Amino acid sequence: MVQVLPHHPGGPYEVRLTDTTLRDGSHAVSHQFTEQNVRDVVRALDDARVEVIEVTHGDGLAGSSFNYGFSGTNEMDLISAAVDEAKNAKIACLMLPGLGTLHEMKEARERGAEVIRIATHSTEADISIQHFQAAREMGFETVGFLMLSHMNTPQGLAEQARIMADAGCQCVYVVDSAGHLILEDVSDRVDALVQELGDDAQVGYHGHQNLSFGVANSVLAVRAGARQIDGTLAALGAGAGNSPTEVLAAVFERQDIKADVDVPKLLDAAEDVVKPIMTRIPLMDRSSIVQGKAGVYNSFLIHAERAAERYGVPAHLILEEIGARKLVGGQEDMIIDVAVALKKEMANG
Ligand SMILES: C[C@H](O)CC(=O)C(=O)O
Ligand SMILES: [Mn+2]
Repeated sequence: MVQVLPHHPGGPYEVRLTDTTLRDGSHAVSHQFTEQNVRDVVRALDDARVEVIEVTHGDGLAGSSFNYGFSGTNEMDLISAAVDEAKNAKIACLMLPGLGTLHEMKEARERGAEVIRIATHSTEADISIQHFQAAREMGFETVGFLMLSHMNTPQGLAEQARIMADAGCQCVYVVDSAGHLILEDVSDRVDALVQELGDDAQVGYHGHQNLSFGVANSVLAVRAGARQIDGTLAALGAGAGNSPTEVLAAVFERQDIKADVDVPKLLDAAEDVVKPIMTRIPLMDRSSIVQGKAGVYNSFLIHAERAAERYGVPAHLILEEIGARKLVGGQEDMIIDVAVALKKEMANG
């Protein structure tokens, strides 16, 4: 059972860091992490006292598919390798109800995963109810992910968080899947969840770097009452990448925020373990900034780049149109429709 820490408006603050290099970072390596990669990253994070390490296909359990991209190694074997390597850290898995099923949750639990993070669109928490109930019965610690949180108001998001908490979720995250939220956008949302959930569940924050606010937003999230914060080493993650774990740790050390991690070891982990295996460096570039500005799901970047190559339409224009159409996770197939429509438009002058 997670201890729900009381809300201290004036600090000092205590937070738990979850590193998701081996899950969100999976998008940036086209889901090709090897068992050796997982062992090396888990060993380094565990040694730096990071408490939770997420390992799953980038789109969660059973994400390996034609629609989302096939994994190089069976994710269950990656989970087993992580569990085997971690001395203190808990291994977490992400799942999107409908993509992952109770079957995969059960297998992940049998392989030794202790935390399950169940993700839904920010207006659709009701599809997670049976999964939270089952997760608690399986003995998982539970976390809820309200993805694309910018697409709901603080009050609306709080109502969704209540649905998750009532179903058995122990910490609900404001997830900035597009790196679109800026400062008060985050603290207002976190505050609304803290007020709604009280002692029933903690609140977390998961940031992306599209507009360069991942770390600053995390500080404001903590000040507003968030007690779990996500990052990835060297920002390896979807789109422009995530709030870098090593920067979060360094900034928290300079603030009144106790994360109880070893900052120099995290710097080594980012530099010596993750950077050498990065096949793509997540950047704040034209496409990912457009994603941040237009509020486009970061996982769409690679799909948009593929469509751009295939149909000869610039990726940032595809992403801009996806933003205008307000597409959400699960609508990856629509990216092709957008590219084809833009190609026709361009041909017609
Ligand atoms: C499945 C997504 O990639 C979850 C996530 O990390 C986000 O929405 O951001
Ligand atoms: Mn993410």
